[in-house]
Amino acid sequence: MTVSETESAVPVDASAYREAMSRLASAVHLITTDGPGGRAGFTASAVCSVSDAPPTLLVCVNRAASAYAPLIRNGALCVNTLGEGHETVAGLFGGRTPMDERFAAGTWRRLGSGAPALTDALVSFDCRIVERHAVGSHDVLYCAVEAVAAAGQADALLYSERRYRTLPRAPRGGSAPAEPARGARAIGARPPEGPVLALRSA
Ligand SMILES: NC(=O)c1ccc[n+]([C@@H]2O[C@H](COP(=O)([O-])OP(=O)(O)OC[C@H]3O[C@@H](n4cnc5c(N)ncnc54)[C@H](O)[C@@H]3O)[C@@H](O)[C@H]2O)c1
Ligand SMILES: Cc1cc2c(cc1C)N(C[C@H](O)[C@H](O)[C@H](O)COP(=O)(O)O)c1[nH]c(=O)[nH]c(=O)c1N2
Repeated sequence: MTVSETESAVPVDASAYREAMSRLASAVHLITTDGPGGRAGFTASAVCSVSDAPPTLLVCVNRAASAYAPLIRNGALCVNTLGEGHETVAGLFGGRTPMDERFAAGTWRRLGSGAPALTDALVSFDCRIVERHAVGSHDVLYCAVEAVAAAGQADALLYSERRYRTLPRAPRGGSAPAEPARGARAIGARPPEGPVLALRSA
């Protein structure tokens, strides 16, 4: 395979890496924690499913984040996946806002670990941190999922090209859209909350 002049590769410093990463669309989550280390939370896109046996997620957290010390001390966290209408709370948890103001922007409950679960999240994963690895500026937190709850009925919130977008849900009663998805659309009002559904608990 050959690479043309206009498509030539560039050296990868942090800036080129971020620019490249900005092209990826990702789900948006609030990572929350509470316990002896205090209540804290931050916005995260670096979240990934690792295994279903046992159910395990990974979360990458910058060690410079104000939530880092509370997360490690508490050893527990909740991954709250955001939907349409959550862009303001995503911005608040994205940094430089006092923790009380961040949490005042949402309504919360607890699922077992003690970490706050956002009541209208698309889904909340209540977790214990079982392992962590330092990689560069971040720690990779491996999290055993002890309970899952889903309440929000909104379209998914995505982060792509440094802005929030939404992805329409599949029609009710079907697992796939009737037509091919026509792409993400602009953010509008959030639909009313549906009933809380506890999907699974440890
Ligand atoms: N994984 C992360 O730590 C991460 C992800 C997204 C945004 N952020 C932070 O949020 C702020 C706004 O970011 P933006 O998306 O508007 O523009 P940006 O240019 O800082 O980031 C573009 C993309 O690069 C990646 N990225 C950014 N900072 C990173 C880091 N420190 N480590 C690993 N990957 C990183 C993310 O995928 C991000 O969407 C910045 O301060 C950024 O550092 C951090
Ligand atoms: C959309 C989006 C996505 C992410 C972030 C930001 C935004 C806006 N941030 C940055 C993180 O939210 C921010 O650094 C923390 O809130 C720490 O800020 P404070 O130290 O609390 O002010 C972030 N940080 C991190 O450690 N891991 C991640 O996956 C992400 N993802």
